[in-house]
Amino acid sequence: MASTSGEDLVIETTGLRKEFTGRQGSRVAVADLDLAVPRGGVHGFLGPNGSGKTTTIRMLLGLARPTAGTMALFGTPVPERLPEVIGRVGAVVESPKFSPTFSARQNLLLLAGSVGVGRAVVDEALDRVGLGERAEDRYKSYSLGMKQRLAIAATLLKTPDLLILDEPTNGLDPAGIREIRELIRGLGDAGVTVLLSSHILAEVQQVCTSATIIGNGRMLASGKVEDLLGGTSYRLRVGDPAAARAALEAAGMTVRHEAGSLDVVTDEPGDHITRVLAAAGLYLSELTPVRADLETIFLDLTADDRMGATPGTAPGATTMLEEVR
Ligand SMILES: Nc1ncnc2c1ncn2[C@@H]1O[C@H](COP(=O)(O)OP(=O)(O)OP(=O)(O)O)[C@@H](O)[C@H]1O
Repeated sequence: MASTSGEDLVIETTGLRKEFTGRQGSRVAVADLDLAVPRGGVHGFLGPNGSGKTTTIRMLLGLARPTAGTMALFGTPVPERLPEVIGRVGAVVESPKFSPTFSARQNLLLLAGSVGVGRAVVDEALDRVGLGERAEDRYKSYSLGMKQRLAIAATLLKTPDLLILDEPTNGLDPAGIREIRELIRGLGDAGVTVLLSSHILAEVQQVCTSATIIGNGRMLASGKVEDLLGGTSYRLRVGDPAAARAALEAAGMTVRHEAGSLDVVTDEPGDHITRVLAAAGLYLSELTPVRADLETIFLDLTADDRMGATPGTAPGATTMLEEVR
């Protein structure tokens, strides 16, 4: 049985590593990844294309074998004891194979037979993903978004405690993305822990309570979304940007010079900036609070990571990693 403390982390990996060996040598897809997904809520698993998200998920589900490291689901070591916990996990990793000429209900009834649940569970799953009204239409007549919702409905047949969704909004238009987002938010609110992998940040930010950002198979940052976003930043204009920067940095603020203005990150209220500058004899012409978003954080982290990485080889202990931890 899983220990109580183990249950606090629904997913935990330690030193997880995956190398693929091909004709051109070895490629590190996942490098020493310590992933910790707490119970409850929606956890974003974010990274650019090719950063190792799918490979990590495939290892968690026993579909790929790690080169090194350990993994646990609900505190139970996997893949060794995966059969004990897999019944609590729903996953959409690749496009599931549904019969194109069957309706959504017929497709789910087929699956329900293999999972050992009845018609009532199928109807409930269809309602939860908002397909109740279209349940008799043939699968091949569905939009991409409806197909994705049916894939999620299929995972709900076994009432999972953990739902792993790999890029569920890939290829969807904005309306489809919003539908899936609302669905995921509803599942999170209903107590299912969701691991949501994506490279689209703006929409993920709206549903995730916590997130892990990876680049080149390596963790760049992890934590609650509000902590990842950090303090408020301000954009300001001042006659002598170099002197202003020096004064603000001397007061402990992080300052970046951007096309004629300064970007300042601080936990203090905006009038603190005004006071520091006035004390140095500098006066602002403009001060605007800028709401940080996950996309900016993500782009900053992954851009620095790309610069520090050597393609196709195991990235060393990057300074970026040290910085964000
Ligand atoms: N079976 C495989 N054989 C060789 N290399 C692989 C294999 N699967 C993945 N890779 C490589 O591992 C790296 C990580 O790929 P992965 O699919 O895990 O990334 P991802 O973050 O899920 O990307 P995407 O957002 O594009 O799906 C890539 O460089 C990819 O080419």
